[in-house]
Amino acid sequence: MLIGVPKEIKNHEYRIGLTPAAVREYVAHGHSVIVQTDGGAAIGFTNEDYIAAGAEIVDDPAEIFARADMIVKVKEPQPDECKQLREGQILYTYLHLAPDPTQTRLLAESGVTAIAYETVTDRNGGLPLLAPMSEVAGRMSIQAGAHNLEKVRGGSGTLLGGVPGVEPGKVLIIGGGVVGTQAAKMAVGLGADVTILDRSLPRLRQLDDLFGGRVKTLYSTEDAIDRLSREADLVVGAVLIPGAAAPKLLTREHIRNMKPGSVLVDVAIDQGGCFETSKATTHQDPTYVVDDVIHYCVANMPGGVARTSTMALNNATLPFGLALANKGLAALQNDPHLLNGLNMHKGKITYKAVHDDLGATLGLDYLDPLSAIQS
Ligand SMILES: NC(=O)C1=CN([C@@H]2O[C@H](COP(=O)(O)OP(=O)(O)OC[C@H]3O[C@@H](n4cnc5c(N)ncnc54)[C@H](O)[C@@H]3O)[C@@H](O)[C@H]2O)C=CC1
Ligand SMILES: CC(=O)C(=O)O
Ligand SMILES: [Mg+2]
Repeated sequence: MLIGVPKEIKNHEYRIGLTPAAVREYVAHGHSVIVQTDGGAAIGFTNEDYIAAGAEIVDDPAEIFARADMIVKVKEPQPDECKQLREGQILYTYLHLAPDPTQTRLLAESGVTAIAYETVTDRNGGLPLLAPMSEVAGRMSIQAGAHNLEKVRGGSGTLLGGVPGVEPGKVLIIGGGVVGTQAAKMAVGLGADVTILDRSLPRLRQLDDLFGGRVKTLYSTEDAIDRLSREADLVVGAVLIPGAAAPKLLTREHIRNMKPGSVLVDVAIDQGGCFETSKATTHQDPTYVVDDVIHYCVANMPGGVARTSTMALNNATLPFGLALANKGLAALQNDPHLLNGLNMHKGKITYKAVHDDLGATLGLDYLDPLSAIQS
């Protein structure tokens, strides 16, 4: 198969779909890889590194979209990219379709077979291709929060760890999955006072064991959110209902009642965000203020540490990517977990939660993924 790797074009997005090491693996399996000129240059992967790994370097992204059987990316395709995709071609990347009707419509029009990293599953009920970026974003969320709590950034001037004789800052983490756990690790490491909310009791039990009493766990209710958000210095939004638009758990009213200069970091913004006042921001202009509360809603947080993130992402995407390259659509038929990643095929939505959120609005049909690839 011919694998195409265009340079990412989203704001300050320096990750790339394949590392040179991953290219070497595809080539060793008998595939060809074309990589856009300087696609990884910003994070130290030079054109020469890609050539040494067996790739061909191509200047024009249009040529990559035109020639490749499978496009491997990081972020969702931007409108110009969507228009270059076609039926019979596989797109393997993050999509986050539910909050993004424009992309969903454009992908449907293209007819492409689109596999979303974020909905591929594993046998433990996890999301193995989302997990590495959730680990990164969870850890970054506390850095971002601590930074924005500084006076010069407009924050309240609170040091999350406090100092001897002064109480630490309060961190509220809504959603105790991968993002929430990594955020808690960093916040605990800084010495903050940390509470995690989740709807899953088994998950709260695991967190209680993991942190050995160093974090408070609470069942996620409207009452808990109302009460704890009033006292919080930093709230991290880390909920996920796979494939679906995030529920708005922190309302405008809650935010109005928060302390001036406190900070919200909505990691769930890539699924539309879990705070009512959230709107996606970029690394270039990451924050805005509503009711004296700083909002950080960067939808591609791991892009900020693109070198670490690219390597972590490739560790997870490589085995599934190789299966797709080796077997084409049969790879989906053979692996129900990879099949769960199929979100669009030949103009039909093949992921239920995306169809529930957008099918009616866009007038697009649902077809179950197995029937879709056999059609
Ligand atoms: N902005 C960015 O750059 C990035 C965003 N993300 C996003 O972060 C979000 C979280 O991802 P993960 O931690 O990997 O998901 P996860 O599935 O590991 O964890 C989500 C947790 O939310 C909990 N939850 C669901 N409804 C809840 C409610 N009403 N109250 C409290 N908890 C609730 C679930 O029980 C689960 O434990 C996703 O939307 C993901 O796409 C991930 C990486 C980067
Ligand atoms: C998961 C995601 O949206 C990201 O890594 O940018
Ligand atoms: Mg206020």
